[in-house]
Amino acid sequence: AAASADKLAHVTILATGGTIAGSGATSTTTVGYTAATVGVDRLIQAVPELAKVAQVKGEQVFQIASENMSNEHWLTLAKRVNTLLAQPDVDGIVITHGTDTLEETAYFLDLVVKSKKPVVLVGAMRPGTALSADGPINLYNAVLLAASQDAVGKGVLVALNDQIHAARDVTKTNTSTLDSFKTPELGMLGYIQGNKPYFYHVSTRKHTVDTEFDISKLDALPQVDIVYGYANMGPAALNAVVASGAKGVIHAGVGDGSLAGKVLPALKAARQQGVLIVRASRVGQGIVARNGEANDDELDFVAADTLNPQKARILLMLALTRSTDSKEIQHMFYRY
Ligand SMILES: NC(=O)C[C@H](N)C(=O)O
Repeated sequence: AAASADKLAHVTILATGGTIAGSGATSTTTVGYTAATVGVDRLIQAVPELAKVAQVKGEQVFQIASENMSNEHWLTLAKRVNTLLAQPDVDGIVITHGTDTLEETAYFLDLVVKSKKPVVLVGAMRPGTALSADGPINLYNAVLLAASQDAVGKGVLVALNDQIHAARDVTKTNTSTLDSFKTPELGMLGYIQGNKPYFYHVSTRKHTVDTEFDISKLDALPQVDIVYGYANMGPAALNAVVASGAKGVIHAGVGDGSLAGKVLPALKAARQQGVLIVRASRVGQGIVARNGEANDDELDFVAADTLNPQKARILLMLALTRSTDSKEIQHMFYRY
């Protein structure tokens, strides 16, 4: 339906870099290109169809490959999002982002954005110079979604490959294919098709306006690192992150978050020094249950529930801005 321009929603595109802003040497270069080379104005110009679905403005917030995303970038981005969404003339926000850490930025924003207005993260698996580049259609769909009343109050959304996902549950599942972003078991939220979003699910976990987290006065986050589980694992990596000042550690354990006998004493020692320990799983799907593979009550550890390790890290950083009590933090892992 052709709405007149002044009736269209106002959507601001915040560009941060990534492959969606990348360019390669030839049209068949789909790996080995350079990420984060194209500015937001050119991204917008490349999709004139955007003008049919929203009144679009662009802002270049960063120009980085998303493997370089940091806590400080997140705080800057989240503050900008909150400032913009507080303005009556902004109806929704699209964030263009590299895909490597897109799910992390999305979940961080899901926990700290203080607005019900749509926030949609989008990226691309192929650079803009490639045959069948996915960036333009993904950007179009993301703007359409951010302009839609249907997206209000749903938390931070991720839109790629014609699909809509919830920030908490989506993950990058493939290094290079166009259908990399999936919500394997908990279920994606819907599709974008024929210029319309279709929603089928909503997340039951609290987000945005219903969280307790306030980053407006923060300029740093507590150090939380991840240690990865494997056969023959020893305590070296754990001891190194604790020595480097970690306030919390995500143990990405094997299976349902089991702890190897050779690592357990170092985990206990870290906890005794005040380091918060969260048991997650490297498997990436399923529940890591409290008092399941380990006696969390006795060890004073926290179980990650269904959060993958990289998302558990984000929740633990924010949790540590509110509390150092493991029971309180465990409740946050059930709430968010
Ligand atoms: N597809 C991509 O966007 C990957 C790129 N390395 C990034 O995350 O910035």
